[in-house]
Amino acid sequence: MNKRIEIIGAPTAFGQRKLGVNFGPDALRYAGLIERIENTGHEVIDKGNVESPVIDMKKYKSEQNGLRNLDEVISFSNNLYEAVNETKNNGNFPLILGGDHSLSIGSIAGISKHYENLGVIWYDAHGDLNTIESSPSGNIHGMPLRALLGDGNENLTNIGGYKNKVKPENVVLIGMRDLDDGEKKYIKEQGILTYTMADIDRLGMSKVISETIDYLKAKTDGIHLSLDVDALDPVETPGTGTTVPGGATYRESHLAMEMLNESNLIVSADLVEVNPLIDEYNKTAHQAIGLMGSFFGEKLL
Ligand SMILES: NC(=[NH2+])NCCC[C@H](N)C(=O)O
Ligand SMILES: [Mn+2]
Ligand SMILES: [Mn+2]
Repeated sequence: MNKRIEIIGAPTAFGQRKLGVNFGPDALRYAGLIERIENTGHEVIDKGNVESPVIDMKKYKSEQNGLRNLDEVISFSNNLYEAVNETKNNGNFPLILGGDHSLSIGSIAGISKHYENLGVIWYDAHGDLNTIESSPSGNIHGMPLRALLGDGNENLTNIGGYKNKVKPENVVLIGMRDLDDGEKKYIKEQGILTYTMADIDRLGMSKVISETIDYLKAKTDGIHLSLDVDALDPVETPGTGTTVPGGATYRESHLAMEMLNESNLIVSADLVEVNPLIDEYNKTAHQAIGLMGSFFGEKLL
């Protein structure tokens, strides 16, 4: 089943403090992402990078109401929302390249309005479920999923002109191993289906993904994958701003991508937190591209 995939570069670094993640989209293109996807038989349209406010590193140190670079994140989210919404209007598959994870506020705003019940798979070391109150850092890349679920600064929760883009029962967290106290509490309160690294160790990735698919298939009308490269172990993807030891292997992640491809339920994806400035010769982009090959249906034989 060949698709038309629109690549949307989201060169934002405003959700955290390290310069370089804004070069993620170009690092991924330079490493051969587009050719790799085209070789799977899909048509690829590269829409280029979304416009971003200027990055002023002096301002990066400051917070606005406890939220770092709030105005820039709002402005960028609006631009990305518009681009992603247009891709969905055209009936194409959006693949958004980050950029830090705050970009999902804009991308999922542009996707979810096209679905009654969008499912979201958050493949990440982190839950990204903080609010200003529970955040240890003020970094908005630790808050996007919570904003999409309806909590946080109103300008962020209302991107795209509507709130509550995602329902807690339609979210699955995979790869978790670094959660702040407020995030743990929220996950338990809401009963969000969560697979920690300990769960992946015990069940195996195959079971984790087949359970995830069964769980979401029943009640969603499309599934979005939000893939943070820090879900993988830092040995595999060192070029990312908030590494946590003990992550998923490259093989486990390949298997996850293959199974998601075979499900035929995925309608959009974010690939985020690739930072070539702190990488080892663009290794992280290359690893991510390998995963995208499987995600778009690459077969050895
Ligand atoms: N998308 C990410 N890499 N998020 C990391 C978040 C880390 C931490 N929980 C925070 O709120 O600051
Ligand atoms: Mn993360
Ligand atoms: Mn993340």
